[in-house]
Amino acid sequence: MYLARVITLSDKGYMGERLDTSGPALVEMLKSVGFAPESDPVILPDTWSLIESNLKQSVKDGIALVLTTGGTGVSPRDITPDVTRTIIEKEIPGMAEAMRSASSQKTPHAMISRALVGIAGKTLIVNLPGSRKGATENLEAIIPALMHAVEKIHGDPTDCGG
Ligand SMILES: Nc1ncnc2c1ncn2[C@@H]1O[C@H](COP(=O)(O)OP(=O)(O)OP(=O)(O)O)[C@@H](O)[C@H]1O
Ligand SMILES: Nc1nc2c(c(=O)[nH]1)N[C@H]1C(S)=C(S)[C@@H](COP(=O)(O)O)O[C@H]1N2
Repeated sequence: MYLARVITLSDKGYMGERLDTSGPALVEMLKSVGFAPESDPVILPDTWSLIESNLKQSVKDGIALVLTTGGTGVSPRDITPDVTRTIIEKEIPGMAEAMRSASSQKTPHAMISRALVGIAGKTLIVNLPGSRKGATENLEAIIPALMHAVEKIHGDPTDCGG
C-alpha cells in the first residue's frame, strides 16, 4: 500500500478559527481508493517556508502521494502552487487540466484555481482547492488515473493500455 499525506493550508485552520473539514474528507477518499494515508492531516498557515519544508520532508519520508488543500487561488496569501513549482522536478499538466475541466462543469470559479500536479523524487504532489467541496470534487476528477500514476512513478514495468 502506498503511503499518503494530506497537508491543509489554511491560516484560519492553523489558528484554530475554522475546523478543517477538507483534510479529513480527503483522508477518507484516499482510504476508499486503496492508499494508506496518515490519519491526521498536517495543518499549516499559508507561509512559504513552512509549506516548502513540509513538502521536502514528505519526499524524505518516502510519502508516495501528497495532497495539499488550500491556497491555490488568487488571494494575496495563496501561494501553494508557487511553492510546489519550486519543489517538483516534473510537472503533470494533464492531471491539473483534468481537475479544472471537470470542475468547470460544477462552477465557473474552477478556472481561478492555479493548482499544479507534479513529481518530486518519488513523491506525487497534487494541489487541491481549500473548500471541502472544491477539494473533493477536484480529487474525484483524477482518481481514475491516480493509482496508475503512483505505480509508474515507483517503476511499475508493466505495459500500459492493457
Ligand atoms: N480546511 C478547510 N476546511 C473547511 N473549509 C475550508 C477550508 N479551507 C477553506 N475552506 C472554505 O473554503 C473557502 C475558500 O477557501 P480559502 O482558502 O480561499 O479561504 P480563506 O478564508 O482565505 O482561508 P484561510 O484564511 O484559512 O487561509 C473558505 O472561505 C472556507 O469557507
Ligand atoms: N470542483 C470545484 N473546483 C473549485 C471550487 C469548487 O467549489 N469546486 N471552488 C473554486 C474556488 S471558489 C476557488 S477561489 C478556487 C481556489 O480555491 P482555494 O483558493 O481555496 O485553493 O478553486 C475553485 N475550484
